[in-house]
Amino acid sequence: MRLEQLRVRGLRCLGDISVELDPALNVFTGANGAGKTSVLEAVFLLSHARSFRSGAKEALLQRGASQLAIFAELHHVDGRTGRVGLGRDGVRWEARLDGANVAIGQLVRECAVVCFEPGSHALIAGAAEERRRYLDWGVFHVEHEFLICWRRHQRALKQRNSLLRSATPTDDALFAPWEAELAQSALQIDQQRRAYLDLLRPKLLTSVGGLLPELGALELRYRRGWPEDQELGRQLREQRGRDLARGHTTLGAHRADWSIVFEHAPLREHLSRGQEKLTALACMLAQAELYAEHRGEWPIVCLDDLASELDRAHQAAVVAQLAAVQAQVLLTGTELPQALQGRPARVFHVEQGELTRLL
Ligand SMILES: Nc1ncnc2c1ncn2[C@@H]1O[C@H](COP(=O)(O)OP(=O)(O)OP(=O)(O)O)[C@@H](O)[C@H]1O
Repeated sequence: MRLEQLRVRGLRCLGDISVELDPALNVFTGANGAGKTSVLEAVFLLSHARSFRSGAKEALLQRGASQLAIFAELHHVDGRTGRVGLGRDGVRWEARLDGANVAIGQLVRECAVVCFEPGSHALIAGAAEERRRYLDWGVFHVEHEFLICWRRHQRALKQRNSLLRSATPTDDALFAPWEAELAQSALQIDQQRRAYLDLLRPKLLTSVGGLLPELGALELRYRRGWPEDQELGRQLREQRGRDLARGHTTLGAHRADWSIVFEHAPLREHLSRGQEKLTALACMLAQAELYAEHRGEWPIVCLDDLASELDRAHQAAVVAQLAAVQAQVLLTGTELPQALQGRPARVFHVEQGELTRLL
């Protein structure tokens, strides 16, 4: 899939920009703080309704602006087109598809964007939440029912957590229905995650092996969030005392995690920062490839500050791989990366939130 005619208003330093995107490679260059990442952030927001950068949502809205709006023409390989939009008036996100208000989930389903950026190493080195988010994005795009189940789980979890903190936390009749709901939805989530990982595993190990052959990627290991040999409903009942002391639910699908087992780096701490980044990039590419296998088209790929993240050989390899599959790529750098020279690309200069097309 690809985006054309991206328009962004009121996002960080982007007051009002309109960009005619190339179907293949788009490069945004400019000094630090010029607004390059914000362009990628706009594209990512369209498909995730959240930023890849941490921080308060309020910081997204340009200082002094009252509204944030992002619109683009979305083109699918089968010829379908649509106009996708996301806006925020300070409190809530509003999604639009072909002029009509839709649920955020529908926008996310329609428009798929993956992003590699300076914080991406957190997928490997950071908290389990990052890895669950990665996993669940993939599951959702293969199995749309997943979102319903995931929401049920979130609701039951919230209810149980508030009971744990309430005045009468020992009342079994209050806990029982939420624990049953939590156990049932967690089991479904677990099954869908496992089915997805079975599809992802070979692609991921090949992708990691391709970018990091020296590490010897052996296996993708998954933990579901409660003991393998136990039934979650019973565990929740039995662990209620412990959860009461901690003030939250310590077992369930929200505690799942996964990791890659490397023959030559048995501990996560054995990886260099560069290796963490390459592993994260390989995971992202594997997931995009699996998406393409299911949906018949590649997601849009954003690569923020690629030249400062990867050595030249890896930059060239990644860009060549994406060109071979005809993925639309949006890439930023303070200068035009040398690894791109000789490649046809649309180049934009970014300065103080304004864009000028150079090539
Ligand atoms: N809410 C906001 N309102 C106005 N300007 C903002 C807001 N939030 C951030 N900015 C400014 O927007 C710019 C954001 O730039 P962005 O991160 O997109 O730059 P960049 O070109 O990718 O920079 P770098 O090369 O340093 O990563 C910065 O100059 C920042 O100070």
